Order: sequence, then structure tokens, then C-alpha cells
Amino acid sequence: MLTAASKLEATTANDAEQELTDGFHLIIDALKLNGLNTIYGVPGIPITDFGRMAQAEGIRVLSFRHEQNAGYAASIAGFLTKKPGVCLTVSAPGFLNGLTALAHATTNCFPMILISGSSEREIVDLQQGDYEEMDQLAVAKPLCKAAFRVLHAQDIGIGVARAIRAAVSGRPGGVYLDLPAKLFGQVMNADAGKKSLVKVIDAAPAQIPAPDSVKRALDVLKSGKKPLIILGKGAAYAQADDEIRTLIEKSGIPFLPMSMAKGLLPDTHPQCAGAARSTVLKDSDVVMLIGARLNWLLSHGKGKTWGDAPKKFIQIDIEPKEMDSNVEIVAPVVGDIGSCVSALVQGMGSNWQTPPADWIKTVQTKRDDNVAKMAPRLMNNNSPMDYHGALGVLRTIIKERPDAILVNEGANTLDLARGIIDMYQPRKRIDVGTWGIMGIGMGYSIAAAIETGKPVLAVEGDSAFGFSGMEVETICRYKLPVCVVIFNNDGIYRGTDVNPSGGPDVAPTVFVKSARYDKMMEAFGGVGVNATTPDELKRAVNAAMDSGKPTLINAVIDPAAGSESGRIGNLNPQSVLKKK
Ligand SMILES: CC(C)(COP(=O)(O)OP(=O)(O)OC[C@H]1O[C@@H](n2cnc3c(N)ncnc32)[C@H](O)[C@@H]1OP(=O)(O)O)[C@@H](O)C(=O)NCCC(=O)NCCSC(=O)C(=O)O
Repeated sequence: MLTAASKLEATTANDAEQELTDGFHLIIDALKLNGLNTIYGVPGIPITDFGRMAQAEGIRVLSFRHEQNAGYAASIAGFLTKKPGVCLTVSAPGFLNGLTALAHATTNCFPMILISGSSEREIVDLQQGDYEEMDQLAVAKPLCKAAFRVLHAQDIGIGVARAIRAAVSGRPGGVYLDLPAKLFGQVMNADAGKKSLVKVIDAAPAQIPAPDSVKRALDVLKSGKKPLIILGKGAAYAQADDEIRTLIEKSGIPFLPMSMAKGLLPDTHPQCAGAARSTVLKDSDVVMLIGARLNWLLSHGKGKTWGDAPKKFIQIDIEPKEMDSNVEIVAPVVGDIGSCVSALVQGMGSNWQTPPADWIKTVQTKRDDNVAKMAPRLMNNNSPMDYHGALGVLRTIIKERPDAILVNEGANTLDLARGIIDMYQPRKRIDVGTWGIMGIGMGYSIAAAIETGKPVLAVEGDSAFGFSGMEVETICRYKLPVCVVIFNNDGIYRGTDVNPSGGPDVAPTVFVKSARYDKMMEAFGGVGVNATTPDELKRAVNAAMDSGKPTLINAVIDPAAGSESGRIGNLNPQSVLKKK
């Protein structure tokens, strides 16, 4: 509805006044009607006024410095809330910047809607050279789950409803909503406009698994002498935390969390096999995947990682096409994770046999060995720091503040932090996801602070931070409780590579030596700290988490620390320094 200040009035033939609305307000009303009250975006033609009006109407509008970061923010907002995160961009270049995040959301199965202004259809279709001309709908289509264009104000309600339903139902993903500039100004009768809006009922309906499939899965699980459960980020997304915990504990089966599923049950849980990863993948005989895909992160379910022992896979996923995508799935269970896990728990009955004691013992021994081997390395107070000394401090801080959100990206910084920092609560670790992408850091941090109200600790490689670093201004502008720690070892993987040609340029993996990223934060009124020892790092992070002030800590890491194997993972926390 129009505000008093912006009411548009028209005079009918008999001089009676008729209340009108327009495209701007219909879009705002449609979003609000469906509980979408936050927009992440970058203003500009033709959506600047839209952002202003949305803010005036009570939507939280967060302006970023680059659309890709706003898009990543929207994507992770979708993961954290199960509602589509909304990103708003300008035409062509802004749209393209946001598109990377939309594709990322689709790949990661996060619900997100990219709303983009676009130039005039008539001119675009005749390719007459409009301002920022591009057939955005056609470009977006292959990169998202669904794409819609709304041409008439009376269709806005349906367009927004379809976008929401497409984003969250079934396997969630990214949706593109194309709004040509002319649509915003289209005027229509306010009553008719209101009636044209659609409140989406039951946007992501429960998908109950077939009873036969549940029985089959339980029969296979029961047959295992060395069973394993793998939890993926789909399990974290489902917000079926209690059901999942019950399943794991009732079954007595060791579980391996993928990185964004860490904390669904604490990493310190006696059944957690995170620190016995190689052993459980190689030696297990029955593997139940819950919201995890057999993609590159699980070596496609075959090869050396999985050892020679024959395996039977059970898979729980909402998407039937996921089954048999890499190896044979002997017991597919198709449905939403909450419904599937509840059905499995019910089917287990009251006299479920926990796995043989020797399997449990093997897993526990391996885990305890790995944890014990790593422990002394986390205690050093070296200067410059190594990864273990610095991460040892952060591990303790997260243990003491288990509800903080940990954002993590980088190569070595990612691979080592994943293993070293234990998580205790669901959906507290957000990271590079399915693509192993660089650049999510500041967008994720901003959305995590906005959506959860919790303190955020972003642990960033110096290279990874560079992709979204300008958003520290956004963090300061909105006074968000985000503490960014940059593991600064002067380069990508490490800062000591040399130019083999002997020429004047530094090696492609090397950055400015001894850079002071903390000064960036100070430039915008935040707190900047240069930390050269684990003790200094600990003090600075604790101060930031206590104060909630935007803080950036330049953690000075030995430039020779780090390994190139970080680029594909498989970096053992115990061996990184030996590999350099
Ligand atoms: C799929 C993977 C989890 C597999 O990695 P692995 O190294 O095999 O496993 P992990 O990291 O989980 O564990 C390594 C070892 O540490 C052990 N481990 C795990 N946790 C612990 C704790 N808490 N204590 C002690 N030991 C531990 C674990 O059992 C393994 O030992 P053992 O059991 O003894 O083997 C990883 O490859 C991954 O997530 N990769 C994503 C990488 C990524 O996205 N990179 C961004 C691209 S960077 C980029 O763009 C670029 O560089 O270019």
C-alpha cells in the first residue's frame, strides 16, 4: 500500500478519488506478505528508488559494495533460515555480478531469489542499445532452478509467489526474478493490486518417504558390521536437529560430519568420527548418507579413499535424481530429511542392535590417536605464528563461545581450521561449500550477523579475504558484531615463492610483504589489531567478541607456513608443516 506521502491519486470521470498503487509497492507488499523482510543488494538504476521505498516500508535493506557479496549474503541467509534470501541488483553488470552467487546458491541447494532490474523489453529484443542492455532472463536460466520475468503489475503477486515456491520446495536453490524498469512505475487500482498478491501456503511441503524405502534402508543398515553415517549440509539445512541426534544416538553408529554439518552433534560427541576420517571411509561396510552428496568432497564414493572393502550405500535425499549419481545406491530414501529421519527412528523400534564393539573401538582408537597427536602442536606461542598455534587459540575461543558463527575460507586456513576448530551447535560453521569457492567471507559474515544476531568470527586466508575485503566498510556501516581474522602469510598457499624467470615481477602467488590489513578496518572506524603471537591473537579476538565492535585482526603467519595441497584439501592437520 502507498504511504500518505507517496499516495498517488487519480481523478475518475465523475471526480471521485480512486486509490492507486504501483509496481514498486506491489513488489514490496508481496515480499512482506511472505515474510521476506530483508534485502541484500547494491543500489543503482533502475532499482535505487525501490530500495528507498522498501526501507520506508519497513524492509531491512542492506547495501553492499559489490553485488557478488550481497548475493553470497542472500544465499547463506537462505541456508540459515530456510526462507529464500533476497538479493537485489541493477541491470546487466550488476546482475552478472550477482549471478555468481545465484549459481552458487543453486549448487549448494540454498534457497535464494535474485531480483534484478532490467532494461526495456522492446529495446532489448530489437537490440537497439538500451542502457545496460541484456537479455538477463536467458542468461540466468541455465544457472538457476527457475527464472521468471514479470511484465505487468497485476502479475507481481504471482511472480513473487512462484519465485518463493521454486526456491524452497523440493531441493532448494536459486531463482531469478527479472523486473524490467517500466514495471516499477506501472500504476493500478490499490484494491485490485492487493487482491493480486499471493501468500504462499506451505512453500516447502513435507515429502514423506515411502514406507518400503524406509524398511529397505533399515534392513541394509542392520546388516552392517562396520556401519557409518555421513551428515551433509542438507542435514544441517533441514533443522531436524533433534531427530538426527536421536537417530545417531539410538543407532550407536559412528558419524562423520561434512564441514557445514559440523556441530549438528558436537564434534566432541563420543560417536563423532571426524578425526578418524580416513579410517571410517576406508573400512566401513554400510554407509548411510543424510543430506550429503557423493561428489568430489567424498571422492565420488569410490577409489582409494574408500578402500577395497565392498560398500553398500543408503542415501537420504529430497531429490530422487541424486540417487546412483556416482555409485549404486542400494537403499534410496527419497523425502525431506526431517520426515525420513523420523520414519527411520520409528522403524528402528526399541531393540535396535548397536554396531559390534570392535568397530566402535577401532574408530575411537584412531580418533583419540589423531586428537592426541595434534594437541601439542596447538599449544605453541611462536612468533611469527604457524597455523596450529593460531588455530589452537581460535579453537578454544569457539569452545567457550559455542553459539558464535564461524565463517571460514582460504586454502590452508580452510583445510586446517576445519579439522582443528571443533563445533558444538548446528549451523554455526559456514564455509566455501560445494564449489570450494573463494569470496564468500564478508557476505556470509554480514548475513550471519543480521539473520542470527550472534557474534561472527570470520577466519580468512589473506587471498580469500581479498575477494570481498571492501565489505569491511559495510560491516562498520551497519556496526555488525563481526571479528575478521586474516591469516596473513604474504601470499596464496605461502608467501615465499619466487619468480622462476628472475624478472622484476613477484611470483603469481605472492602478495605485498607484511601487509597491514588491520589498517583497512581502522579506515572505516572499526578496530584494527596486528597480532604477532597466539597470545595477542587470543586477547584481540576475545575483546572483539566481548565488545561486539567490528574488528579486523591481521594475524601474522610465517610466510613459509602453508602448503599447496591446500588447494584441493586432503591436507592433514598433523602434516602440513612437514609438507612445506
Ligand atoms: C573433502 C575433505 C574434507 C577431505 O579432506 P581431508 O584432508 O581428507 O580430511 P579432513 O580435513 O577432514 O581431515 C584430515 C585429517 O585430519 C584428521 N582430523 C580431522 N579432525 C581432526 C581433529 N579434530 N583432530 C585431529 N585430527 C583431525 C582426519 O581424521 C584426517 O586424518 P586421517 O583420518 O588420519 O586421514 C577436504 O578435501 C575438503 O573439504 N576440501 C575442501 C577444500 C576446499 O574447498 N578448498 C577450497 C579451495 S582452495 C582454492 O580455491 C585454491 O586453493 O585454489
